[in-house]
Amino acid sequence: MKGEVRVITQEIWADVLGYVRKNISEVEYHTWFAPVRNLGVQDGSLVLGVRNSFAQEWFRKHYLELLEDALRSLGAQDPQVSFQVLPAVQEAMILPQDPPPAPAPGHPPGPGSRPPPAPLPAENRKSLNPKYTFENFVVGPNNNLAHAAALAVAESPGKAYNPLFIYGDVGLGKTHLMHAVGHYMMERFPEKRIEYVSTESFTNDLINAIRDDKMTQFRNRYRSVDLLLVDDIQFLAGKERTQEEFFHTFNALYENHKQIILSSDRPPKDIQTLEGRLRSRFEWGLITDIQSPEYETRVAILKMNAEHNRIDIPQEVLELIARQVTSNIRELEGALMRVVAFSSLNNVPFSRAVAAKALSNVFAPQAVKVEMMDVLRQVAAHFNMPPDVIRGSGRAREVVVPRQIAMYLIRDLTDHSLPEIGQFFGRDHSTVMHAVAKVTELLGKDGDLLASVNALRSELKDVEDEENSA
Ligand SMILES: Nc1ncnc2c1ncn2[C@@H]1O[C@H](COP(=O)(O)OP(=O)(O)OP(=O)(O)O)[C@@H](O)[C@H]1O
Repeated sequence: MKGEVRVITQEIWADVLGYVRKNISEVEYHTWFAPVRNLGVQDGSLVLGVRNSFAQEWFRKHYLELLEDALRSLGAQDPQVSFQVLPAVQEAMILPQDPPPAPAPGHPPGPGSRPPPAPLPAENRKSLNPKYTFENFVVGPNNNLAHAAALAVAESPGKAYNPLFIYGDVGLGKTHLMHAVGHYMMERFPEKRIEYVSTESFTNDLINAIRDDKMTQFRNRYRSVDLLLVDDIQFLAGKERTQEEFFHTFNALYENHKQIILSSDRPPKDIQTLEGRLRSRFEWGLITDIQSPEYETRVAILKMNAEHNRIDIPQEVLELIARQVTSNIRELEGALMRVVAFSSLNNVPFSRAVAAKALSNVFAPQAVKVEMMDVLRQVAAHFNMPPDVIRGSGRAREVVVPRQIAMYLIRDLTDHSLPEIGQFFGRDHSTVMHAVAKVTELLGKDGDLLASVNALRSELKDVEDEENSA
């Protein structure tokens, strides 16, 4: 019996195509590979959809080895590729220039066909990524302020904070949050016009409008929206004409109480060569940042991603990935997909060793440090009580001492700040500060406590060593 089909994501498929493209001519590539569809992995074999049996034969004869090499480069040890002739409808869908086929009368639309038309302005639908909603956004200490601000804006557009300025490093969720506001508004007020644009597209639109003498249309387009989302606003730097036009767009929207959300990789004050009048406008509303997610948030993001893609993957594997990829969420998601592709292509179940192997040639193995959760678990095991009790509200001495030790060790062994540790325990930073001071003081007087802390340190060192040798 055939096993389940596992999805191969676009990123992985793009890697395969990238490999192929480097090894054949452009003409060959466009003739043969552009129309191929990736149908996923079944029983360890990558299944590719081709147009007809002639193509199927051609691929078997001419490109099988190349495809196997491409899979080897992704970590497949014994790569296998099979081909399936696509039914005519699916075949039509692989031609990017053609519109998707309409479902036959009486038949439900197949996968990949367009959703039924919704009563929305067309531009709303085309400009928002359906995945970037509030429901799909994991909130952690790194992004909770930006999330709260975005939600407030979504609930009272044009009133709460205008503009909302979100900044942070690459791949940390700025675009996701902006789109989430768009989706939220679209659901509640379907008649509202929403425009999402990168600063680059805004600039190009402007250049085209000037060239084609279509400034009136340009202005109508950007000044008639209810919500304007502009990504990567730092790219306005040095573009005087675009700044000028954006200044007027901003004013028109602002005066009409229309909501503006801007994202950037840095705060307004650090955007060089930005006109003072624009900078000060960017500072009129609320400026909020997104930081790199800490370990627990990274695990939660991976878990949500796995659930979304219906991938049943053990928690310990997710934990390993979260330890390897620490700063960029886009890379974190990519790492998960790499592990999924690796285990599918090699037809092996998920395990920590498989994950470590899948990631080994992409991410330099990180020297793993213990995380808050590791310390909590170890302290809980040491004192023989459930972790939740230690994190709970109990004030009995038997609970308070382990809690204080856990806070002390986390402060000592991880890079977390007092507020972050406080949040982990559902308390504020002064409680953590007090705990650290208390344990430090007792270590000099209380032999039992010193022995416990030393034992825990050595156990946690073992945890780290074990992780590093995975
Ligand atoms: N808190 C989160 N919960 C779930 N997924 C997230 C979260 N933050 C980011 N992501 C995901 O990470 C990926 C990158 O996010 P996004 O594109 O929004 O980053 P960005 O900050 O706009 O990056 P860039 O500066 O490169 O434009 C997306 O797939 C997004 O869904």
